Amino acid sequence: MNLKELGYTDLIEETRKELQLEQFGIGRIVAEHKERYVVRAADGEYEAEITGNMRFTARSREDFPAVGDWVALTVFDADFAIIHQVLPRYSVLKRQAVSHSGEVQMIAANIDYAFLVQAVDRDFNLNRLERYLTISYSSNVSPIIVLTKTDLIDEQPITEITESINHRIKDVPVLAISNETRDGYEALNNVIEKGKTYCLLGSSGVGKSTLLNNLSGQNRMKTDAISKSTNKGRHVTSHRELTILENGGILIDNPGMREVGIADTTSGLETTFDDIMDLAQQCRFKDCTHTTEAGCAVLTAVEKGEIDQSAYENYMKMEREKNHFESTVAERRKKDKQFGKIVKDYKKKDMKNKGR
Ligand SMILES: Nc1nc2c(ncn2[C@@H]2O[C@H](COP(=O)(O)OP(=O)(O)OP(=O)(O)O)[C@@H](O)[C@H]2O)c(=O)[nH]1
Ligand SMILES: [Zn+2]
Repeated sequence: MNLKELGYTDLIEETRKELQLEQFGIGRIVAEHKERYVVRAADGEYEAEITGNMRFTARSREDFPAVGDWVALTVFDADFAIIHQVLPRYSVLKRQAVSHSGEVQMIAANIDYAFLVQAVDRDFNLNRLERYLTISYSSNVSPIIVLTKTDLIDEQPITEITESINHRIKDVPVLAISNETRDGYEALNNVIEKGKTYCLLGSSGVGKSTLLNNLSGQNRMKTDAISKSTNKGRHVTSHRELTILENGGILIDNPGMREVGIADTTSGLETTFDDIMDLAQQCRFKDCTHTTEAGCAVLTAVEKGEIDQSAYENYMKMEREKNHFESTVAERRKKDKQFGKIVKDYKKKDMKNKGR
């Protein structure tokens, strides 16, 4: 397999040289399961683990490899490799973990484009679309809107939906397709670039799996489980989460992708709601919350109808979620610090006691 087919670029090559990682092999993570990885390299696929040093120095989940990462590796057996380093990522899709407040869960790395998938029948919802947009922007992934199930409704309502999107969301391509009749597939295939990495974001049932299956043709690998024991008695069972499509595009799809929420989206919110952000500069008070203040330029624009009432409400809702997320993170850091201090004080006392 040619590395370029896996998404390798000149930029990654330069970075690899700069970091003096040329003496190592290079590969891309195609699956991950509990700190066991499957890496695809030019000469084959390897089951892999990270070095003890990497695990020891890791400060957070983000220091571990994720699907889509490029890694420097050493091959040991015919099918086993050790990962030494994760190459710098140009984009990261992450989400706030549900169980531990504030903790971030890595979903995938080095994605170029996200297909924001909504079905035109019942699923269609502009607010949710804006939410996915925000996630894309804050992850440094370019959005492409894909409307599915066009076979289920007439042309007129589809046009209306497209217009309503264009009214609220600027500069994002909108494609309408049917996975049933394959209407719109040609346009979609033209959008997909060889060697670029894509992901699918959208609610359950909108047709993501069907789309992936149709686009991957014979190349579909996700369904065949990778399960093999090596001579060292290791055993890994997982699903490949990175598929090379028939037209050369690369698609990452995994369970985490289907539960993407909001985390660290400050800059994303600014891009999605840049009209609102611009107006906010003109509010009378610097710390305006755009709720009840006199001289609030945002509220004035909403009243005048210059800003969509629902866009405003959606913005406020996401701001609240973001603030809540940030405060849980701050709270956790504070607790960690306090705990650190307790441990330190304890050690001091212990030393004193021993000194006696
Ligand atoms: N009529 C019609 N049905 C579709 C279309 N795309 C998908 N479906 C059907 O919708 C159902 C859900 O499709 P999936 O591809 O499983 O949806 P998904 O987004 O992968 O759902 P999750 O796996 O739950 O995230 C299936 O019964 C599909 O056959 C479409 O374009 N038109
Ligand atoms: Zn204001």
